[in-house]
Formats: sequence, C-alpha cells, structure tokens
Amino acid sequence: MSKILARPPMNSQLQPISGRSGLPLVGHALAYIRDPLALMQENWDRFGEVSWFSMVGRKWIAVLGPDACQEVLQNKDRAFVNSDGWSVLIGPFFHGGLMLLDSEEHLRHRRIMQQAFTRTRIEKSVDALNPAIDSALDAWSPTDEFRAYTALKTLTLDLATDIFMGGVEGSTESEISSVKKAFVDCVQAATSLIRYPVPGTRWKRGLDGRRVLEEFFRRYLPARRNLETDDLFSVLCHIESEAGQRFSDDEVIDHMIFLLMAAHDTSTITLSTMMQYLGQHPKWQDRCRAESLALATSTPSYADLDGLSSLDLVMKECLRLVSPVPVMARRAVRDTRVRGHFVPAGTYVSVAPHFTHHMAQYWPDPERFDPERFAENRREDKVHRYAWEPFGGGVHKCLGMHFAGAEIKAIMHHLLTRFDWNVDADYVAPLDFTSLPFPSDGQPVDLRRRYSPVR
Ligand code: HEM
Repeated sequence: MSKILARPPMNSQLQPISGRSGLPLVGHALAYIRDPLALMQENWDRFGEVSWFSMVGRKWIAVLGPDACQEVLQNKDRAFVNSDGWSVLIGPFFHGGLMLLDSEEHLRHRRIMQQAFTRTRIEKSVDALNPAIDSALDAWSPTDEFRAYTALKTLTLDLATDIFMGGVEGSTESEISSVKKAFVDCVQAATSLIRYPVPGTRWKRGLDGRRVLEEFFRRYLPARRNLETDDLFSVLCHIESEAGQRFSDDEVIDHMIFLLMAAHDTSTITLSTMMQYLGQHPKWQDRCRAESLALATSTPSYADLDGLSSLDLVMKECLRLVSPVPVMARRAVRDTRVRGHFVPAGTYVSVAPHFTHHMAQYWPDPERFDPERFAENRREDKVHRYAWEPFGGGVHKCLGMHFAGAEIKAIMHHLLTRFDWNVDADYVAPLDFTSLPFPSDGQPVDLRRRYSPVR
C-alpha cells in the first residue's frame, strides 16, 4: 500500500512524495542488497522520479532519473548536505573525509586537496604504479577458475599501501597487514545491521579498526611532515591551496583513511567488471590488447594510457553497467523540493546514478555491453548532462576520477599484455550490494598466461 511521506504546505502547489515501507524492521534493505535495480524500477513504475522507501527503520527518498539526480546534486538552494546523509552509513569510520564535509569547510578542504590530484601528480603516480603492478602480477598463478575479483582486491589494496603511503618506511610487514585488516574492518562495519559496539560484531571491529588506522598514521606523520616525497600521505602533509591553507595533522589522518576507502573498492569493482566483459567479448579483448601491445612498454606514461582509446570505451561502458557507487546519500536540512515534490527538512535522500545508467529512455538496449555507445560518432552519454554520472556531479564530484582512470588503465594494460582470459558468455555476476557492489563468487575467469611481459 502506498503512503505519502509528508503533506506539502498549503498553497505550495508541490506534490507529496508517495512510497512504501516494505517488510517490518528491515524495510527494503534485503531487496536492495539483492537487486537494487529491480527495487528502483518498481518505485519508478509506481511513483515516478521521486518516491520513498524504507531501510532498517529509516525512510529514504529515491531520486531517480537524470533530471531529478541533477537537481539534487547541483543543490542550487543548498538544502541538501552530505554530512548528515553519508554519516548514517559510514560516519563512525570515515568521518572527516572530504565527501562528508559541507559548505565552506568542504570548499576549504577541496581547494587544498585538489593540489594532490594535478596532472603532474598523477603522472608521478603512474610511474610508481607500473613497477608495483608488474611485481604484484608476478604472483598471479593462472587457473581455469581464477577468482579475478578476489585477486584484484588484494592487488588494489597493496597498491594503495604502496602508492598512498609510500610503503611507510620503517613500518614492519605485520604493521602493514594489521593496517590493511583495520581498513577492511572499517569498510565492512559500514554495512553492519547491528550498529552498537557489541563485542564480536562487525560494528565493534570497525571502531577498533578506525583506532588502529588513526594510531598508525599519527605515528608516521612527523616523518612525512619532515620529508616531502611523492606518496599521497606525504603530499597531503605538504600541499597548500592557492590561498596558502594547509591540512592540520588530524585532517591529514582523516583524509588518508577516507581516501583509502574512496579509491579501493570503486577501482576494484570497475576492474573486475572490465575483466568479466572482456572475457565474454574476445573481440574487444583483442582490440584492447592490440592497442596495449602497440605501446610496446611495461612502463606506459599517463599520456600513453590516455591514448588507449578502446580501453577507455570499455571502462566507460563498465562504469555504466555496474556503477561502483550505485547511490549517493544526502539529507535535507530545510524544507525543499525535488522535481515539484515536497521534501521536508530531515529527509534522507538517495541519488541513484545506477538506475539512470540502465534507463532504456537514455541507453538503447541498456543491458547490452556496447562500448561503442561512447564513441565520438554516437556519444549516447551526451543525450543528457546526467545520463552518465558514475563519478557524481556538483561540488562533490569525484576528485580522484582521473587518478582512478589512470590506475584502472595501468592495471588493465599490464593484464592484457601478460594474460588472456575467457568468461562464459552466459555468466551473470552474482552482485551483492550490501555496500559497494561486488561479485559474491569472487568472479571466476579462465585465465591463461599468454605473452611474456613486455619489458
Ligand atoms: C572508479 C573509481 C571511482 C568511482 C566510480 C568514484 C565515484 C565517486 C562518487 C560517485 C563520488 C561522489 C559522492 C557524492 O557526491 O556523495 C566520489 C567522491 C570522491 N571520490 Fe571517488 N570514485 C572513484 C575513485 C576514486 C579515487 C581513486 C579517489 C582518490 C584517490 C577518489 C576520491 C574521491 C573523493 C576525495 C571524493 C569526495 C569529493 C568531494 O566530496 O568533494 N575516488 N567518488
């Protein structure tokens, strides 16, 4: 049965938001985890662009379609905040991260952090990534049931500790592995159903993990302040905005913990989606491999990676098919409107690019893997400014998107030149959306060592 969220003020001409509460206690949480697209499609069919649904005792509005997403993300009247929205999901573990800040504070931090993602810095990161990827892939042992997602997750976490922390000279191997575990605990805690620090729960492990990460970064921070190197940890200690503002020690720590999270699962799922579809479409795999081999190097520069045009089309298509951040959280801090609907102060808002990416109105045959839709002669993504929005939009648009593209292409370049792989044409990844999407079977691929690596 549908109910309205709140009655609009008299004479406002605004529509109420209709929706449904789902199962007792859990609401639509299980339906979302299993198949968010089906849940959103049902809301779209029944209620249109703006509707409400319930998640573990809390009502959220679903903002669907590019027009509605654009309105919230552009946030012209500043009625929506990130902090109160994201905090209920990940706040205790990732507070202080750029995505959880608002208004002037957000602007100040973003202006400083932008200096960490300039073209020159990304070029240096690519130079550091190449040998790290190369040596990590030496450890891959191909099999016909190789768990690609699982291996990619380890790879990207290793790269993050290398590239983001510079290995942190002086730290021991056991310290680094406890940091990795603490980080994973924080990520997993964000989706815990029990949200109290009861011993033995994911929530408690997450809180403990946060403490481990804080202590670790605080211990090594003075050395990073003293010596400027190219890793992100050191960079955050030294950058300043054009107005000369810098991060305090606490701010560096908060940002490091958040950036590890922002960079890790998002890149991993993109890579694993690319491996899946390239495994199912050998012509595309050959085409991408031919471009990579033509570079004839195992140390491609950022510009080289930029020139891998087929890989770029594949990456964009995979970001469309499986959006690493399927929904973005916001909260209304005062009464406002979305597409003519009344949104009362306090409403939790989920903006859903993943749904837009599968709308047949904008993407012909949306479930088909068709990278050419992004080619210059088609540019289906241009049909609406917010038709393709895997990196969000507005003032919180992903700051790491160019870094992410470079890292993903660098890893794919190394994979394509070393291996070929095959995935059954009928395989459908069993995606779990408990947090960011991941294939619950670890994504098996038939992986073969094909070429001796280009040196
Ligand atoms: C395929 C990979 C990635 C995807 C799809 C992705 C997606 C997103 C999205 C959708 C947002 C906006 C969230 C919102 O508006 O609430 C975001 C924000 C952010 N991302 Fe990414 N991201 C990726 C990789 C990265 C990487 C590699 C980094 C850093 C190294 C990064 C750093 C950030 C930061 C700092 C923000 C917050 C920006 C702000 O609030 O001003 N992301 N990302």
